[in-house]
Amino acid sequence: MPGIRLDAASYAVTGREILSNLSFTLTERRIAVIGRNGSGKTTLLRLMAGLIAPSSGTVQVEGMDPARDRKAMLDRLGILFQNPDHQIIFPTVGEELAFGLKQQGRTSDEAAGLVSDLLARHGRTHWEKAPVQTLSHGQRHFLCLLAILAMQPATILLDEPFAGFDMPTIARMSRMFDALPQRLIAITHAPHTAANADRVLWLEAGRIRADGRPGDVLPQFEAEMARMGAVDADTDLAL
Ligand SMILES: Nc1ncnc2c1ncn2[C@@H]1O[C@H](COP(=O)(O)OP(=O)(O)OP(=O)(O)O)[C@@H](O)[C@H]1O
Repeated sequence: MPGIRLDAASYAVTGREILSNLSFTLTERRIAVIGRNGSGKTTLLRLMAGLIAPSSGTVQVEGMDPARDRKAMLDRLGILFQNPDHQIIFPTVGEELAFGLKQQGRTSDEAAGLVSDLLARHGRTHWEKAPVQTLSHGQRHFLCLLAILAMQPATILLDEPFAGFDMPTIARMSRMFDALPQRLIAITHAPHTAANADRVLWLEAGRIRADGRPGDVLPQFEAEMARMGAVDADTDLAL
């Protein structure tokens, strides 16, 4: 059962449906999720990661329920949040990177060896003993990505990975993402970063408005965003 499969999946909070009756199977290598503020993109990522369970319907990752099979998800899914401070729990870079590896069953020595190799591969050997607070926001975000890469999951979920970075950093991150063998599912607000995806899902008010190749979906999305931008853009935002 390769890929991520949703079957009539809905998610409601205090009686309000945030995601409604979503059904699709994601097997492509590069998938972009687009949509306006509040359309449900982050909630969809959390649902696919098993951080929340559907109110009705099912979510399966490689044939398993991600909200129940938490241990199995360690090898299968990584999620990079927008805010690294929601992810980092240890005081030093080395400890943060070793944590997930130990969760996967490595000994402390094995984890330490893998952390050193990983940091060396990314030219960050000098980070190993560094206190996390000494890193900038962008560097902490990169640390979170390294923590995911260390665990080598089959799929990485990215919540607006380019938000808040300068142009050279975005170019460097793009090159690194392009080279990753994993399946990447990325939320983006910038249609041009979705242009190279194999598949684009456009979410609107918790439903799929369009699903297809970027060449088909992005022109419709951009035209609709331009149309909305020309009128009072906030009046139809979901609260
Ligand atoms: N735990 C929660 N309790 C109440 N409402 C929630 C909760 N989580 C999400 N929502 C609501 O669900 C809707 C979708 O939120 P979500 O964060 O998934 O949107 P998004 O598309 O990622 O938005 P943005 O682009 O602004 O990050 C919003 O209206 C939000 O207020």
